[in-house]
Amino acid sequence: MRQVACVAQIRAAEEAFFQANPDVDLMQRAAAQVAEMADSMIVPGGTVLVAAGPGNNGGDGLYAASRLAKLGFQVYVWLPLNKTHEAGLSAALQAGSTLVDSFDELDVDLVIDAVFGIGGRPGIPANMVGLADFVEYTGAPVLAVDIPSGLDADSHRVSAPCLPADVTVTFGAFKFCQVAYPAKAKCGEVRLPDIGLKVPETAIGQLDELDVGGLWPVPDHTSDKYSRGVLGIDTGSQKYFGAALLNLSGALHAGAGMVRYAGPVPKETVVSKFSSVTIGVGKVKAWLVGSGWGGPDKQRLEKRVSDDVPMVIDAEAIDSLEGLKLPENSLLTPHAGELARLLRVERFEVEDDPIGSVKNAANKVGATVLLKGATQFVSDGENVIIATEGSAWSAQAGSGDVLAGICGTLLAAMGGEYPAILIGALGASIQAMGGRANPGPHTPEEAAKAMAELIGRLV
Ligand SMILES: NC(=O)C1=CN([C@@H]2O[C@H](COP(=O)(O)OP(=O)(O)OC[C@H]3O[C@@H](n4cnc5c(N)ncnc54)[C@H](O)[C@@H]3O)[C@@H](O)[C@H]2O)[C@@H](O)CC1
Ligand SMILES: [K+]
Repeated sequence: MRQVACVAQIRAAEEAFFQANPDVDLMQRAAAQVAEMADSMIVPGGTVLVAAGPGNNGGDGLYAASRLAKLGFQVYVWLPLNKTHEAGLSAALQAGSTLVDSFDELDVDLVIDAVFGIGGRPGIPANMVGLADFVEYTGAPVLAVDIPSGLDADSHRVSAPCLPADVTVTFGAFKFCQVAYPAKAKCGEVRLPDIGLKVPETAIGQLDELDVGGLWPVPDHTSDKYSRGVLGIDTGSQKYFGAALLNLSGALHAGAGMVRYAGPVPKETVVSKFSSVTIGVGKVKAWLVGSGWGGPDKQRLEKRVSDDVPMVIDAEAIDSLEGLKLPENSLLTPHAGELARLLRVERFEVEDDPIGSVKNAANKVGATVLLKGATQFVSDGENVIIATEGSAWSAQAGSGDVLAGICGTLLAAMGGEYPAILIGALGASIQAMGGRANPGPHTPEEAAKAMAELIGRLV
């Protein structure tokens, strides 16, 4: 799992590092990693413009400039704030870098953004907006040191102009701005080389593809349909058939041992689409409810709650929770609007603070909450796991129903052993990875099939 840390946690880790290693120059280690990445991005002897700020982020960039000049690159240093990290500047100039007042006439192969790092306030000075324009005009790639200047490391918001990067080399742990949209889109590919800075475990993590492959439940010779997990699905309505069929598609393509469908969609419709589905109630390891109900329905929800097995609670069932105690290890799968209704706040408030919102909702209902969207957050009220990044192609009607089905299968297979926070993150991540492995305008059913193929290759 990728660690995601806030600025205060990085600062505390740095402090602890310096106490324990008074003789280690961490900035040199950071600079070496930046220079190595720059070296890999351009041809030998190419031209690099290092924009360096007044603090330690500037120091990283200037020592990287020094290393690159020694390696034979043509290095120009520009100081947008006319203030600098003096020792770093001396080193850069001594190694053969050239200090410039402007960059307009330069033919640049790479821009290194070392203006602001975790000490940055949102926004960039006007002359840096000029650099952003220059980069856009010339197409020169940008390598950001730690974070793209202008972003707030602790926020997913982009509230002011910044300098978007193609690659970001960060230190210690991933920052929130690097894992959640829209800020994430400004970071490009994010690398976390090891400079020896150890950040103690934080309450926010992100699943990566290796985690997903390692966690995914794989059948073996002892498996049968019951041991792999029986999922009950009570979704859909006379008016909304499609949601239930999409749930079934997600559940079956995620590898359900057996699915029982107990909703109002006619048997013929279900079986003609998915012939392995058993119609009617029976013993199940998990329930999936809510998708396509067409409105809240407390009685329908209570009936499934009374089985006391973990539940995936989607769509309109989320509006029916008042006063109910949900079975242990249950998972809600709202989008921002549904979560806002649950919390009795406006949608923009959820979008503004997704982490706070999923945590609050989880504590309010006493279940795990998966907030769907471009970045997907899962919380048990204390910890937060961010799902692996997906493809924007899957932002379409039906994706959420497929996801609920995937989560249902996983809850039936693993709910007795693993917490719903991990199960929700796993479900959202596998769907996301399937989308990325098979980009394009596929229907949710086609995407579910492609996901099944990916699972086969992954495990
Ligand atoms: N502490 C350390 O030893 C290490 C720090 N590292 C680097 O140090 C960085 C943090 O350094 P600092 O704490 O010095 O902070 P920064 O270098 O990120 O920036 C702080 C300076 O920029 C100014 N500033 C910030 N935002 C501004 C804005 N929007 N407009 C105008 N001026 C602005 C501040 O007034 C301050 O002078 C990290 O991001 C990382 O790059 C790395 O070298 C690893 C080791
Ligand atoms: K930077």
